[in-house]
Amino acid sequence: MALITCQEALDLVAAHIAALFPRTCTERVPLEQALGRVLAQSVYADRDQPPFPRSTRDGYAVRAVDHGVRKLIGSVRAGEVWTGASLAQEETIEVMTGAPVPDGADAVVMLEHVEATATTVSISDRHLPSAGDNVVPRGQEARAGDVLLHAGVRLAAAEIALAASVGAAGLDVYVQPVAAVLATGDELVAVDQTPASHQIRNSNSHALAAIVREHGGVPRLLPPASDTRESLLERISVARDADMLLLSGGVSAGKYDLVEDVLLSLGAEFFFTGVLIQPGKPVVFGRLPATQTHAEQWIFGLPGNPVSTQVTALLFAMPMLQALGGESLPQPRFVQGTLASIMKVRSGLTRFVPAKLSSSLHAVTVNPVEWHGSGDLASNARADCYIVVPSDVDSVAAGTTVTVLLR
Ligand SMILES: Nc1nc2c(c(=O)[nH]1)N[C@H]1C(S)=C(S)[C@@H](COP(=O)(O)OP(=O)(O)OC[C@H]3O[C@@H](n4cnc5c(N)ncnc54)[C@H](O)[C@@H]3O)O[C@H]1N2
Ligand code: MOO
Repeated sequence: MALITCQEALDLVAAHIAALFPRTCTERVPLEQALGRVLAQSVYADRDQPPFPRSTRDGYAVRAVDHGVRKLIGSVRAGEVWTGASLAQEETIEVMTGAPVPDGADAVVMLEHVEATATTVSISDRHLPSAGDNVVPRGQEARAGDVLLHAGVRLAAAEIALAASVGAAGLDVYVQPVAAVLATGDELVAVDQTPASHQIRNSNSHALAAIVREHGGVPRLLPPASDTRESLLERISVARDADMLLLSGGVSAGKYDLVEDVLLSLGAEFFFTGVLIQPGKPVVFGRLPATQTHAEQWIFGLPGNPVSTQVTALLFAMPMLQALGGESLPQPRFVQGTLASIMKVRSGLTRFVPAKLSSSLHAVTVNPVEWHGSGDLASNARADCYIVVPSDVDSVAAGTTVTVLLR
């Protein structure tokens, strides 16, 4: 299969994602456990929001049409309600921030802008109010019955706050997708073993498990497979009931790179088997079809080089995982920043260069870190993002606005 461009590969994943909806597997969780989960229901306003005209200042509720000194007839704070008669001409009631504005009043004047005695309030000429000043009308933020949150949103603090405000003590969320993680390679040993000089520790499984968790999935770590058909077949069959299979290693051109062959023998179809990117060129995306006993399984064969593994997981596998978890049309997280120093690369492939973001009030700057290729985990950990360099570019000047892939 020919190599395709990065955009074509992203589009292919996006097309399969679009065909996944709607997801159906849901569970109910208490609001306290909903952070990071994907909402599987609509959340409605249970009443008008705010439910009463709300004062946004400590001050005095008045009628804007009145002039002159107001007669002070009472006081209301948040949690209280004015039970007296509607405000009459040239009357005022002291109100606190968050208090219901009494009937008849249409504005609140800040207490800093008046001179008040125990019985009167006079507003300074420079601060005469207009109707509506410092009052949020009932229902301005939402009307009872409005949909405030839609299924498919990942619940962060803002959504949790909104759900709490309308009394959603429990929420239906999508069941988290399971991603089986299978590293391949005869050179691998477990992290708690002492490797011989020709061996390396299996870091990719841990990287992938962490990335899966960060994107709302549940990783299932399998013991690494060795570079034989039998070992791969055995591990892949054990992983068959996971929603997704994330393999690392064994996808390039070498004679022990058997992953594609083994998947083909199991009936897999491939949507791409190489993308014009660096790192990560040999990345594979495919699917094992549904059988009588198993649902379809999405497969990503990620290149074994550790930085390639992480970049391709972020670009291609995580949007699919998030979609399997019910999130609406997820995409890799691209933002823009200003390049801090000149960058030279070889053109021909879309490059993802490890970099560090620094952000201040008015600028997001991005600094490439020194790195030594797709195996350089140390540099990768000094970075927190990747600068995207288009395939037809070999030099980017300092000060250029560049696209950045966030982790
Ligand atoms: N003749 C060619 N050789 C290579 C090509 C090519 O097109 N033609 N592509 C290169 C590119 S690009 C990459 S990326 C790698 C991908 O190789 P594989 O996916 O087959 O991965 P391996 O060969 O198994 O391993 C590559 C590298 O990564 C280390 N590794 C593997 N698994 C782990 C793990 N679980 N934890 C930590 N490190 C791991 C492995 O030891 C190797 O050093 O192929 C190039 N070659
Ligand atoms: O692209 Mo490979 O991903 O050079 O290391």
